[in-house]
Amino acid sequence: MARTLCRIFKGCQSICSLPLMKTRLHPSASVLLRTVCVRRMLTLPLPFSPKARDFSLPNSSWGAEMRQLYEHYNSQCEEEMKGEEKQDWAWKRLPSYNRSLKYATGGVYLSKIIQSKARLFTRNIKEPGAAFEYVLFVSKDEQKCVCIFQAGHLLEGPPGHVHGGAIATMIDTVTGTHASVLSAPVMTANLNINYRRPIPLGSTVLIESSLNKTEGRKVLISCKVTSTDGSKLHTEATALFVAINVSHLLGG
Ligand SMILES: CCCCCCCC/C=C\CCCCCCCC(=O)SCCNC(=O)CCNC(=O)[C@H](O)C(C)(C)COP(=O)(O)OP(=O)(O)OC[C@H]1O[C@@H](n2cnc3c(N)ncnc32)[C@H](O)[C@@H]1OP(=O)(O)O
Repeated sequence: MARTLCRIFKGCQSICSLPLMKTRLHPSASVLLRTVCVRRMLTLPLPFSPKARDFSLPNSSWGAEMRQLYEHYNSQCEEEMKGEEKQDWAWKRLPSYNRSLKYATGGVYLSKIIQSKARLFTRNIKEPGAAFEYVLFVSKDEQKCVCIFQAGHLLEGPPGHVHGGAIATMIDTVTGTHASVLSAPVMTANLNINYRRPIPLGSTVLIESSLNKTEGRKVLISCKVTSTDGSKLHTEATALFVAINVSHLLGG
């Protein structure tokens, strides 16, 4: 019991630093959060044992194109020996969980408060391949992010094609994750989308996100969705993200 209580307090302390997420808290929010945490933790089932499943790893629903592209980018994620010289990685794969906060350091505690039953909806459909299958890679200098996306049958809009809202969801997810990597936790302030050509259901496409500029708390990003060989432009978008304190999500 003493060990469990010790873990609770350690967890609450780590929320207020959240080093991996570059999360910023107002001092007043941190005091409030510690108080709320301790009260709420004592009523939660213990012990906490987050078993993180990384949804961006290959599964049986991935088609040949998705797998090939995954291998292509994944092979550039590790150090390679080219001749005598050791090459640095060019891309880094971003793991993807079904909750945004839970698997960040200390985030399990905050997650219990903010979203006790909520799940990230792109990772909330049980049948593999039925909806959003995707994996993100970020470039070494973090200026670019690429996502390989395979759209499942539950995402139908126009017959045989992907729903515009599902495309917007993926653009928001890719650009939002990219902005979070570049900055801190962010929220979408503005998203402009031009739909150029429909995306066939079941197909694999590339979603590429590039940093336009950062301006204080604002991160401006542009994005395009293309066929995997780059020959067909499906969608173009620009997005504005604003860095937030986690207290913003607590109604602070
Ligand atoms: C804790 C999060 C953890 C995340 C972990 C990430 C890891 C990755 C994990 C999983 C991947 C999933 C990734 C999904 C990503 C999806 C993200 C979403 O879909 S978010 C939902 C939809 N968005 C909303 O509901 C926002 C609602 N709006 C607001 O809450 C506020 O308006 C907010 C935060 C956007 C700004 O409010 P203010 O009070 O903080 O700041 P103000 O002063 O209003 O704006 C700051 C600057 O931005 C400009 N601005 C704000 N909104 C603008 C707009 N619509 N157009 C143009 N400029 C705007 C302002 O003019 C100001 O600019 P000047 O500093 O004066 O130059």
